[in-house]
Amino acid sequence: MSLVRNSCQFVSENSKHVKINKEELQKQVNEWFINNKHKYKEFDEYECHLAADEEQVVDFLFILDSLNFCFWPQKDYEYENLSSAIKECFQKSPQQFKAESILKMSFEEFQQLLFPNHPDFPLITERYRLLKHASEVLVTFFEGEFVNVIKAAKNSAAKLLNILTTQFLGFQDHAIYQGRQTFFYKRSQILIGDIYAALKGQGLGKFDDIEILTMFPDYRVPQILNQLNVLQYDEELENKIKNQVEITHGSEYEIEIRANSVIAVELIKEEFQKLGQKLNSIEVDWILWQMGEEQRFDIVPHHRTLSIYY
Ligand SMILES: Nc1nc2c(c(CN[C@H]3C=C[C@H](O)[C@@H]3O)cn2[C@@H]2O[C@H](COP(=O)(O)O)[C@@H](O)[C@H]2O)c(=O)[nH]1
Repeated sequence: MSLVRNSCQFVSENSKHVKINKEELQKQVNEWFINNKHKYKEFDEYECHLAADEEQVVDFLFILDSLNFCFWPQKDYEYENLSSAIKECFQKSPQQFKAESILKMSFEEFQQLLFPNHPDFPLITERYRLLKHASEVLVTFFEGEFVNVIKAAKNSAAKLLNILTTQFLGFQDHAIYQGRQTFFYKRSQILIGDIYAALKGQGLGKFDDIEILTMFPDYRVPQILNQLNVLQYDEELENKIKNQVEITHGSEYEIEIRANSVIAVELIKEEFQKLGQKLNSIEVDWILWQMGEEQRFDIVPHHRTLSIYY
């Protein structure tokens, strides 16, 4: 069983501010199934994603998912903008983002390449530090090649998750809830999920145990689950989110929102299974995230936590 599922199950069973409405969840899944809404856009249907040979694609994803967090403070720059900016860099000169080159990259170059119109993008210096750190680890332990990290995992998502969350400090997305370690590992799981999706489970994207991954607890999937009344918040939390009050990283509120999202997706997966529709947790995640992206402008606000993890 995964560290993420087990620890989030404990939080879900002991939550004070967040509840999963199981009846609503079942209703929603039946509706989606009947209306054939359990489909999702494939990775290569996104204009913002790089299409290239598998080594370049995984290098692209390593850079993307090392920086794939906390877009909400900046209204006019989102996931798609970051992905497109990195894609353009790879199309112009893939060498630019090799670990050796990143170690020589100045902050100004980094900002010019990825955030040319947003010199004060949220946590931009943290993003630069994280990329430098990740490159140092690649050079020190993996001959400067992310492909060697994937190969070390020998087609196991569990092994790759373990390498990413033990060797790369930026991926150590966990918290303490009522004294217990609670794991989310959002960016490391989404990195593995993206490698799998981009390469359609072949070659470097082949994982024999991809089903061990959970959904990726960010701020978008809880938002759509709350919009669907599957995730219910107590009044105090509801008001904080409605009034766009920041929720502190590591607070009970934040951990309960993220952990109940993980468990809600497991329950949704089980409901689909009962209807004969087998889906992995990451596929349910993509369905929900994309639903959120489509409904974006008339949706309840999401929780706002300043974090490098999601
Ligand atoms: N749970 C989950 N979170 C996801 C994704 C993706 C992109 N994945 C798509 C691309 C290829 C795959 O096929 C997926 O369809 C980005 N995010 C997160 O959202 C937030 C950004 O949102 P906004 O502020 O609106 O740009 C930020 O935390 C980012 O990390 C996902 O899939 N699941």
